[in-house]
Amino acid sequence: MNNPIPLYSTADIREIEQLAVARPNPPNLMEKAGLAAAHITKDKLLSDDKNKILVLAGPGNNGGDAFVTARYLRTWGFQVTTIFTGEPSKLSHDAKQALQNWLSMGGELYHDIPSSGSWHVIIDGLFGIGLNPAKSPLDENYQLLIEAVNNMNLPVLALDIPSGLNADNGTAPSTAIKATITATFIGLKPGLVTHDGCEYAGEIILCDLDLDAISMKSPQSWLMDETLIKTLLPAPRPANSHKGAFGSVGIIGGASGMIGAALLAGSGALKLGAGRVYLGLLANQPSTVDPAQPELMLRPVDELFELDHLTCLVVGPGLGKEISACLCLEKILQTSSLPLVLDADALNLIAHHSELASVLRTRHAPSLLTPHAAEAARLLGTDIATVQNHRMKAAEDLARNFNCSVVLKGAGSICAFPNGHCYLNASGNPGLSSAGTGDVLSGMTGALLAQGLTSENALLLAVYLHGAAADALLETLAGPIGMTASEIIDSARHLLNQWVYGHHARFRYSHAHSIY
Ligand SMILES: NC(=O)C1=CN([C@@H]2O[C@H](COP(=O)(O)OP(=O)(O)OC[C@H]3O[C@@H](n4cnc5c(N)ncnc54)[C@H](OP(=O)(O)O)[C@@H]3O)[C@@H](O)[C@H]2O)[C@@H](O)CC1
Ligand SMILES: Nc1ncnc2c1ncn2[C@@H]1O[C@H](COP(=O)(O)OP(=O)(O)O)[C@@H](O)[C@H]1O
Ligand SMILES: [K+]
Repeated sequence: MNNPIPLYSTADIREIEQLAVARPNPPNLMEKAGLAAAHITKDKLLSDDKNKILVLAGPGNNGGDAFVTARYLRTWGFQVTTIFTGEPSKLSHDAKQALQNWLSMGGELYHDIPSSGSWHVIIDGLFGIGLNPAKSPLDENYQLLIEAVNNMNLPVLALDIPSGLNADNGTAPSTAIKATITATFIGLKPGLVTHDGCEYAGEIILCDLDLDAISMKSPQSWLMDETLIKTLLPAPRPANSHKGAFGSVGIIGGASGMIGAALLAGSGALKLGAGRVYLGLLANQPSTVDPAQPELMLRPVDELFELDHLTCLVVGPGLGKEISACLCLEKILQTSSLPLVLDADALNLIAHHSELASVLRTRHAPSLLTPHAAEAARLLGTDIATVQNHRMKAAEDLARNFNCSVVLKGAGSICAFPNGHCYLNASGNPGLSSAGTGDVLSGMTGALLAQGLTSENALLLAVYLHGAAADALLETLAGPIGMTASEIIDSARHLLNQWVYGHHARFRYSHAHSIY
């Protein structure tokens, strides 16, 4: 089995680099980075009739990588124009050498994009992990340069990270290079796969520069990709099964005017394989059946508390913040020993009532929180911008503060666990930005818990599958515009069956036509 792909912070990468250069016969990492980037550019972006390249080299080592890339591409016969925005005297030893090598082979240097040139591909080596755009904002000249590059609408290969993006948290406060491909060095950075990184990074190719990063720095965070997720799937169902084997999900929510949220969570749970799904509705005169999904068992909320065969509870979709909702949540937190998925208004109530938060912290059964950024901000007593600018920290703080498994939702969702481990989701797209998709995620998570997955695995699989379901819809053009939460459910069911059973449906009865 392939190991999960680790994520490393800027500090981690610098530590790994220090360990590598302290070895006897240290590798020339800049040379390796430039060579790897030149190969990717040649193989993926250039061809015989697309052979003109504009290389942007910035003031630090990212610029050094750019000079090496430029040198290889020129050696291989491509036409390379190089812009340098730094000062030679301030370059590091390696970057100075890379610049010198470029000049020695007859390479020219410009300080701005020449007005008369035309190119097929751009290499972005302005800034890498050394830029913290929130602390040290890009000046207007850099912003204009980046905008000019983006407006050229050419394929761009970013070296290490698109310039303007923060490698640790994925923020791009002013602007950033919009890359077609990011060739990232040594290790994958969280900023490439969450928040604005999802906009700017394009296809990400990890170039390890022949370093075994994991043996040098033990990771705490990983990418959630299909390889990892496929190790978490439920087992194929035994032929002689019955509904009791697949658990019973109780969904609590659906106050007046918000019953749809509970119904969506219910359908999500049902179609992801829960044996039975009950809805405990808070509305005064709740419906008793959903004609569109009659398999769901709709009850007044109090009746749900009398069921003794539930496997887990999903609390929050359409719950509201009335006193009845608050009392209901308090009762669940105080008395239920079931795994809980807490979403939407359940999270808002916990944020507003510290006594609910205290009970949550001391629960022994697993609790899973599924906040979006605004709910996370309320739970942490901060604002949305602070959460979004430090998404990993926010997710980790929530997991630790509440002793819960957490998914901080949004582009590049982050799953965090009380043991400090973190997973960043690689699936999903803006088609998911519509009302009800979060309700579906909570129901899907409940279904996987009910089928016996651990709380960690249920959360990881549900989050990845939810995004992958949206990605599959994108391929058939059922989105991103107008993609609906209900469609996510059917797409997720299809994918899960495909993953668990492969492409070969197993029919028990068939007619043998051959003659023996
Ligand atoms: N680590 C490794 O093992 C390897 C690293 N490698 C490569 O090195 C990259 C990291 O290089 P790096 O540390 O030199 O930083 P980098 O991203 O070039 O930017 C810093 C420069 O920008 C400047 N600057 C900052 N903010 C600014 C602003 N707002 N406006 C204007 N200027 C600003 C800053 O100036 P200073 O603040 O120092 O005055 C400094 O000059 C890494 O991403 C990878 O590509 C590879 O060679 C392989 C091995
Ligand atoms: N741009 C996006 N890229 C990836 N996933 C997204 C994006 N926008 C929304 N999502 C996902 O859609 C879901 C929205 O949940 P939420 O905001 O709670 O919706 P609701 O409350 O309307 O059900 C989350 O799982 C979130 O991660
Ligand atoms: K860059």
